[in-house]
Amino acid sequence: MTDFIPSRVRSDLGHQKRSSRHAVSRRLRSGTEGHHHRHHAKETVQSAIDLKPPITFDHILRRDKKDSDSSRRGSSTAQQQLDNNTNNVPPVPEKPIKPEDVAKAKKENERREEDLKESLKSVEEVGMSSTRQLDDTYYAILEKASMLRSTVSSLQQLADESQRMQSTFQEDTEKLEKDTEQSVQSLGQFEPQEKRINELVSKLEDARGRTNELNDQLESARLRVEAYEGRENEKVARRRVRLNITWATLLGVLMLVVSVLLAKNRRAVGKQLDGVSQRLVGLADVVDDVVAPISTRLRPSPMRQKYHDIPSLPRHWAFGNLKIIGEKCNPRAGRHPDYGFEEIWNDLDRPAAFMVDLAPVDKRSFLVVAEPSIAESATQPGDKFKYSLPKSDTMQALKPLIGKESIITAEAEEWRNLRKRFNKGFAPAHLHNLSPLIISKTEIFVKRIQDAAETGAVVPLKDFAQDLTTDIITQLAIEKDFESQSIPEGQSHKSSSGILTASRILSTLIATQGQGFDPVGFFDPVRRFKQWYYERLFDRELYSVLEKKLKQEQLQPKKRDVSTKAIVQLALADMEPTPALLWNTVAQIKSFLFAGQDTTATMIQWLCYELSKANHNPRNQEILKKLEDEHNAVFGSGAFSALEILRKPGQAEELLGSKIPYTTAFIRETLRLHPPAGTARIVPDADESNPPVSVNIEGRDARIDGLRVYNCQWLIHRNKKIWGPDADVFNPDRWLDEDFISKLPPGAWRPFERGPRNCIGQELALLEGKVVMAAVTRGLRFEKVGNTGLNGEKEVWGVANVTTVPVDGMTMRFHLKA
Ligand code: HEM
Repeated sequence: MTDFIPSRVRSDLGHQKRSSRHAVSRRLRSGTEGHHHRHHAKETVQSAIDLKPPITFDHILRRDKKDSDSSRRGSSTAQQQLDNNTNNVPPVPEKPIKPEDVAKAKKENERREEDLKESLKSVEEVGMSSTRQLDDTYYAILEKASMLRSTVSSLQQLADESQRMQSTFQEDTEKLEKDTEQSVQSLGQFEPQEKRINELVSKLEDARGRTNELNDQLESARLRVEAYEGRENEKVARRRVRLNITWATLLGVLMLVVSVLLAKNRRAVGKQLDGVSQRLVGLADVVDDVVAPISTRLRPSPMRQKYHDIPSLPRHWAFGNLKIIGEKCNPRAGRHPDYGFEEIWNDLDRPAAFMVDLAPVDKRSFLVVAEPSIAESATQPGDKFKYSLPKSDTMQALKPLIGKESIITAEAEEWRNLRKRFNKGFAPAHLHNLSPLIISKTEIFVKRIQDAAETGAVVPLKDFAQDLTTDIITQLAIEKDFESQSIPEGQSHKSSSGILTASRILSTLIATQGQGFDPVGFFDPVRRFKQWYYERLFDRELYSVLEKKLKQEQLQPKKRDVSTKAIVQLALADMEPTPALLWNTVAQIKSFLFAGQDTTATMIQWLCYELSKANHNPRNQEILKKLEDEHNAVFGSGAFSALEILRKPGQAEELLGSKIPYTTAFIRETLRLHPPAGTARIVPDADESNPPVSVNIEGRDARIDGLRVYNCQWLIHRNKKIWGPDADVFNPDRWLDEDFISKLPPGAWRPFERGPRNCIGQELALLEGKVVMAAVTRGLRFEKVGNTGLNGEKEVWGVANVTTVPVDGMTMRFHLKA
């Protein structure tokens, strides 16, 4: 085929072929580029396959020949024609060749030469492109061949490798076969051992059979013994029951006789015990004189060493602080222990807190707090106790009165859940919705005072105030009107088996228990029986009231607006009223009665007492005047118009909320000087989980872990370092002095205590206080009669009756103002 290529073209192609051959050999040599080249070669082969049938030289030449033939044919036809004409036509005389013809022929020749050149050029181009394509195809085939060669050599290697593996495998198999044969042969040597093992196994099986037999025998013996024991126990139990009944009957008779005798001669026995104790004290004084000087040289106990940074009372060598506590806080002194603490505090030069050591009677002592920052540390949330320190163990004495599951004594999450459920019922907005109830009950209260004023009777205001607060709290809590203010004594709920009587007697019984150690009262079986009886009566009555209420509620679902629902109904909303839940709720109602009834009644008594001071004290007359002016401005001019105004929708919330600042100040000041309740918490003993706790007392870091902390509001509220030199003076104006208030330390005023466990009913108590003040200030005059107070002053003091209550029930005479 190359023979057809013109020599110049052929030399070009040769050159190209050589250079591409070099390139291909270069590519084959380069191992790293192998893959790329293989890919390239593949492409090239593919392009070669895809090529259209090449345009051969033969074809081109034939085409050219045709062209030249046709042109030649054209000229030869002309020649032929010419010949024909020459042959057929008589000869024409020869035309002489003119120079124009020569020039024309020359031109014709030149044109033909040009055509030829053109044809040759295109032949050359076609030749070159065909050579290139052929070249590519050639090298593609070359590359494929080399790939095939390398595949064949790889297959060869693989075959060699598998042959080698096969021979190794054969060797290994033979070796393993030999080893296995050897092992099988050597197994025969263990036959004697196997025999012995078999013998042993059969012996063991024999032994197991015998053991099983023995076990069976033992089991039957055990069953016989058990049956015998059971019969014996039954006999013993029957004998014990008979004996117990005999002893209980004997003891019952004996106790009855003793209790009747004690009840009859209670005073006489008490006097005799007093006499004995007097003589013992006399004897102790003699021993004192001898032992006291020696005891001062002895090392103090570890407990005293631990608390040595806390100011403490002088100690008796045998009774520690008990002797002085006995003198200052003696229940027979007829005053609240706070008065005793005040004397001790003064003796100690009014420290921030001091310790009352109860050893040897009680290993846990009290820290009496007179300064707000320490009180705050006991009641505000801490790292370890997120709802503040736990309540003092001494509060367990309240259980019969408030129930075992009371919100007052509950701790941690149990308390949190209760508080969450009941909070909504005590929210100010909800209480304002219920204010018409409070107003209508207060109307009865005012009416009772007006009636007493008309007769001129001297009445313990406590009776009226307690009936009022009882009616309000029962109505608000369970929507039950016990008509405490209307029922005459001895009838219905106030009869000997009435729920109101039960509540009152129970609190008196518990109070007596908390008044100190009363040996006669402590062993008094009549007191214990009474406590059990009234607790049962109280609980059952409340349970049945609650059950009825909830049933009624279920019968008329969604009929009532939530805003006027009772506190308990709100707390039980969406809960299944199981007996367990009802009993738990009974405990909460008892707690509200206990916590909200006496305390608020006490506040009302002190409010009226502070009003009564205007009778003889010019300073208090000024205060009364300011109150009257405020009420005239807010409630209109009528002496008893306030309740009418407050009853109008929305008025109670608006007027009592912000329109009577002086009355609010008057109530705050009353609660400052006459706080009805307090709190006692416990600081757990230091151990692995509770680190030691210290507070700053008079510049010293004093350990207090293991102590009961008593936030003594009486001392905190009268501390001159906080309230100034007139701390003991009743002065409502201090609450309107913004500068003074801004300088008070946090927690200085704490009648409702502070922190997460503060009083849930404080808004209710304040609302009741304001309604009572609005109702009585302008129309009634209070006159304190009877008790002339401490140190000959015309004063009244508090006594402990679980909470702090006025000593004489606040006996008063009432007057209608002209
Ligand atoms: C002037 C009237 C009141 C005073 C001075 C007062 C005072 C207090 C104080 C000092 C505490 C804290 C007790 C403690 O930490 O151990 C307390 C707790 C409590 N108060 Fe009042 N309270 C009054 C009225 C009420 C009323 C009207 C109710 C409800 C009906 C009420 C229900 C409670 C309850 C349930 C607690 C326990 C709260 C708890 O631990 O979450 N209180 N109150």
